[in-house]
Amino acid sequence: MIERLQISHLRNLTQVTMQTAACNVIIGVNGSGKTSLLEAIFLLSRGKSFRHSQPKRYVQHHQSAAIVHAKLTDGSTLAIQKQVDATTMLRLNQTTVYNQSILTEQLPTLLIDPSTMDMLEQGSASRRQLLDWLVFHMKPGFHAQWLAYQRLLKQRNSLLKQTKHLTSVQRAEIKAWDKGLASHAALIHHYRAQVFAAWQPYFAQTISKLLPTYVQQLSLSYNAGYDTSMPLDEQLNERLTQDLQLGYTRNGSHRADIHVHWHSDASAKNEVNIEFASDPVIKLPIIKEQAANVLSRGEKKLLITALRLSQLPLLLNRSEMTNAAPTVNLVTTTPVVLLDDITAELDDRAIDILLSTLAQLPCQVFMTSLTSDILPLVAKYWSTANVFHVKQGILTAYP
Ligand SMILES: Nc1ncnc2c1ncn2[C@@H]1O[C@H](COP(=O)(O)OP(=O)(O)OP(=O)(O)O)[C@@H](O)[C@H]1O
Repeated sequence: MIERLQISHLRNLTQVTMQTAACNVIIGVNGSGKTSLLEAIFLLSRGKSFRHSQPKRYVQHHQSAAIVHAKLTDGSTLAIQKQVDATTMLRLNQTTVYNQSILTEQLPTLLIDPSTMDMLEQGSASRRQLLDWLVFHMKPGFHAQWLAYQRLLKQRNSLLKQTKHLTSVQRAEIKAWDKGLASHAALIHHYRAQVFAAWQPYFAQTISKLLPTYVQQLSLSYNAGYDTSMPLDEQLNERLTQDLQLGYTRNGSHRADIHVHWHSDASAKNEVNIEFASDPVIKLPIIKEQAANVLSRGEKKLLITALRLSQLPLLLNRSEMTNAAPTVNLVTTTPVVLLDDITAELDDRAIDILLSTLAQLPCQVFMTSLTSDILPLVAKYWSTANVFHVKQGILTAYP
């Protein structure tokens, strides 16, 4: 758990020091710096911002670098320095480290914010990242496979972009890369499929709390991004001409996705029978749709919150994971949950359920709010919470 957080030159946060508790509430008007505080924690954990990819956007104007430093309750320290020119320096316990994943492992961070609220309708990247966040923290071997896959994919795509007609040397090169891609893809799929299967009951459980009327009607599916019944290199070989025309690789682990489906009635097997007094039996087919096409805007927000929130108990359920999958990388550090402006996205009942769920889990929470209306609810679930007020980038204890 983070005990003390120090932020320098991130957006309007010039120098901020924060003594933190299990639950931390940051209150402030628009533009005061609330989201920047959450952005700082996310940056330390993931090495990137959830708002802008280029450091020059979030490093304070006229400054060369932003720094975030955290001391955890176990005494360890984590730090990141992001320079305007995108140079990154990472430190763990005062020692320079060269791999962001080392800090990510120390500080698992889950973000629930308005910007992710249309992930059901967007392209697959954010849904894939949602699954991969869980896979990263649960399967120690996943990250290396994913990195190796990305490296080969980049090489392949840059060659596909360069030419539409391969020389025999280039053809041989692609063949070798495809073999490598196939072996990494098989493992990536193996890890993702295992974690996905473990996640499903947790998702159903969270839906029963957040969207109880849909409990029988919503289900998740996982798509590997390619046909897993045959090796990926065979499929890449078959599709090579099309990929050359496109200038990129169409199939593979980089196209994996998860979908949320809505069924008109999940309890019936194939059809619903409705018998009218005088009419013969009318058979109505089950309607199956993407949930995004059926749910209201508010319900979609609840669904996305459920997708994220359901990952936490799975990550933290160490005993079950030990029985279910001995290879699991048990999370030994406390996950941090960042809730940005939840009152703007969720109704009172949903916020109540969200906070009560979080309070039962061994995680650390940072939440932002425009007003102090959230405080009675926070007090209901956390006996001691640290409440801060932020004004023009200056953080003070809430009176
Ligand atoms: N690179 C930068 N340097 C300095 N200030 C910046 C930079 N980028 C953004 N800002 C300012 O930082 C302030 C903090 O923005 P932030 O998004 O954290 O506010 P917020 O309290 O979350 O607001 P809201 O409630 O509207 O979401 C804004 O006023 C913005 O103008």
